[in-house]
Amino acid sequence: MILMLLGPPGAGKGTQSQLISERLGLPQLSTGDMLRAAVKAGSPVGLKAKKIMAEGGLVSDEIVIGIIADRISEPDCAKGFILDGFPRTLAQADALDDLLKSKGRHIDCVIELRVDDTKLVERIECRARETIAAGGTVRADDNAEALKTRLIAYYRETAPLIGFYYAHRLLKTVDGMAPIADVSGQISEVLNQFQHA
Ligand SMILES: Nc1ncnc2c1ncn2[C@@H]1O[C@H](COP(=O)(O)OP(=O)(O)O)[C@@H](O)[C@H]1O
Repeated sequence: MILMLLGPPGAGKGTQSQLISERLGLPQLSTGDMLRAAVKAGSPVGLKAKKIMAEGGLVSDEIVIGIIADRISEPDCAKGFILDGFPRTLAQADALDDLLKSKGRHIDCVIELRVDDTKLVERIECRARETIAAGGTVRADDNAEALKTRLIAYYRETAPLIGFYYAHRLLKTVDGMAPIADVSGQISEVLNQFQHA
């Protein structure tokens, strides 16, 4: 099964993808995590992505499409996978369709986490405070300025994907404002209906 989580920064895509990954035994493919690992490793991709990410902008389609194309060819993706943070632009969505088509595969379900815009900044600031309290390192892009850029990038580039996947009859919307366990329960319901359909 090929699943996708869609929603703005701070919507809980990472948290929910991880839970689905554990439940279904499918790998979670987070382009954000992969890019952060590339930055940390100082690879050529990481060097290109570092500044853009810290400022909250989008890394080029070419780079992320390349990363995903390589990743979904790995053996652990044979049974399916969960996309978290990809695609983020219509060009990425088209490239994904082409990639999957060339392998005779298709997206099964796109889950939109709908959240109240005014809560997003609050959530991300809270995440930063909790990380500091736990002695961790705050993400370079979890600051007010970068967050503004991330939200603008989301509404300009990524939000149109909601209409795109709705038109493809793949979209299921869940309430991302509920507590983590409730959101997870709603997603399970969607996936159950889906598996029994
Ligand atoms: N598909 C993508 N296309 C372009 N840039 C991406 C993509 N995925 C991740 N990035 C880069 O990584 C950053 C962090 O992504 P992510 O961890 O998914 O965070 P969040 O969902 O909280 O914004 C993005 O702001 C962007 O710079």
